[in-house]
Amino acid sequence: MIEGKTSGLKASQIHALERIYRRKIPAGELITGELARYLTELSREIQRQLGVIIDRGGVVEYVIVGDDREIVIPDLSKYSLGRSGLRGLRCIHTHLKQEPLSRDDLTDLELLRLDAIVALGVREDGLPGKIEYAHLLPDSETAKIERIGLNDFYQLDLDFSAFIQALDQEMERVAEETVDLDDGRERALLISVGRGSRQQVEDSMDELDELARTANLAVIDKVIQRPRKLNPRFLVGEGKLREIIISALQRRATLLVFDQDLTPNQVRSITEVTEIKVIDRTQLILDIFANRAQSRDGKVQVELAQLKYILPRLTGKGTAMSRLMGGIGGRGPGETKLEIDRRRIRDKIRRLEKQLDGLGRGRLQRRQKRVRAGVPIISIVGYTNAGKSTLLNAMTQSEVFTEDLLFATLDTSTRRLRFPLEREVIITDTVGFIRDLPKSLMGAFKATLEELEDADLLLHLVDLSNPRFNEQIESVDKILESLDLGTRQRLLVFNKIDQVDPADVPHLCRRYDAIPISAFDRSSFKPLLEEMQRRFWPEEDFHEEGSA
Ligand SMILES: Nc1nc2c(ncn2[C@@H]2O[C@H](COP(=O)(O)OP(=O)(O)OP(=O)(O)O)[C@@H](O)[C@H]2O)c(=O)[nH]1
Ligand SMILES: [Mg+2]
Repeated sequence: MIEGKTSGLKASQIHALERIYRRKIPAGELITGELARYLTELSREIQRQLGVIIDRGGVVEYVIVGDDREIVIPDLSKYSLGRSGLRGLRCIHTHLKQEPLSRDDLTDLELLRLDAIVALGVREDGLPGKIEYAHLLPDSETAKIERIGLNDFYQLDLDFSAFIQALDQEMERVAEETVDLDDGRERALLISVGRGSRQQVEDSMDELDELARTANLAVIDKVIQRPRKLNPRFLVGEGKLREIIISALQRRATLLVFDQDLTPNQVRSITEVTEIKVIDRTQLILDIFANRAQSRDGKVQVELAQLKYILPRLTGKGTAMSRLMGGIGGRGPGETKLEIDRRRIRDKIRRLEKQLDGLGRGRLQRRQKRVRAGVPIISIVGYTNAGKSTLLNAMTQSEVFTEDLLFATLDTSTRRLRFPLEREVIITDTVGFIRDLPKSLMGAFKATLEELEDADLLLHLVDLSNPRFNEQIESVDKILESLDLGTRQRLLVFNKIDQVDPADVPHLCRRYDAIPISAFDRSSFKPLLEEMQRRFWPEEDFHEEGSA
């Protein structure tokens, strides 16, 4: 198959082009003199640029026909980047006027991570003339390019295999200085194109960073752009986007995460520029949910939300689809195979919705059983990372107050907490809350939190050591309200006081009417347990049994 602008070519010319695929370039050579001449003569004849893409084994992977000014390199994403960050492919193409490498040529080099890009000048007589080649330089900060030009092709004296081996090694070495290539996690570049105040944009970026860490991403860099005008196509300007992508590639990023929600069209436009996966904040949160969902129905709900979010973002291009479907670290909904198309996704959505109906019934039965048992239910709610799970574990592993879970039908996140005098409560951990919960997620979120409806007390846990704890309290309150839980009995608990200046704790607790604890330190739980007991059994004095 000949790529590019083949229309108008004679059958014999197409045939001559097809014959190029039969050639193999010896490892030591950039291109053989013979193939160079074949290209320049044919190029002169058809008055169009001709290009070949050659792999390290010397195999011609593509033959491309351009026009008199440029060639368009086909999608190379199926050739993955090596540890060095190079693709293992070089592009050699003719320039009819023996002009030097163009700006676009160099952009291709950078964006496609080619081993080299070569402009082969076509002389008047059709023989190879001037030659210029360029390659990337190892540099962890900015991509730099080395260009070498010769007036006569036949002066070219380059042991290509030795050259590319040395470059490869050096690029890998330099990369390893900044990124851990053996770290199996996705390497993410975080991008915010914000229009708010600098402070807002930065705060939001900090949170995106936290989200990324929660999703087990290795954040390699953060880029904040505050343009006067948003570019509707890419959000950022096209030039800026290129720059970001090139720097991301140079640092081996495998994922771009935008703090702003991207429209389906924006996702498509950006994925046309690069094969690096592109996701937005909503998708990141969806991914975290997918990872957190423990119960069967929680999983189904999140998968539904993911599929519904992805559906309009499918590009129809197999590779682009897999980028989206793969999710982070392959935790996306179901199989990531390329052949899944919209229809199959719609089918799956229907199946999941049906499944969810069935699961809902089981959920109700479980809950009824628990409510019937007549034991007070406490749900720990709070912003993500407040320490809810740590607290649950710490409270229920305590020998004095706890016992392991009993109702086999309950979620694993539910435990029984035993108080003195044979009193006990059921305590459940919940999925963490997040600011600006995307609408598409609210449904999944609500269902996951259905259990909260049965709670007699919401224990609102706050990470006091987080500089934005106040905003986090507000976000949680807002979400509780939207879940119609705004008036449920609540207890505010400040966690991680071990990380806060002890002098600040008392007045903060007074101001917010909160109880301080450190989930790491069970001896700090006493005031909290006392308060819980007071709420449920107000008539009895708190006293400890056994030794704490
Ligand atoms: N220093 C300190 N760290 C804590 C404390 N409690 C929890 N952590 C840490 O905070 C982090 C988050 O704790 P988790 O228990 O996973 O938080 P969570 O609220 O369950 O988070 P999500 O499940 O994401 O909503 C963990 O690294 C804990 O070790 C504490 O009292 N002090
Ligand atoms: Mg947790």
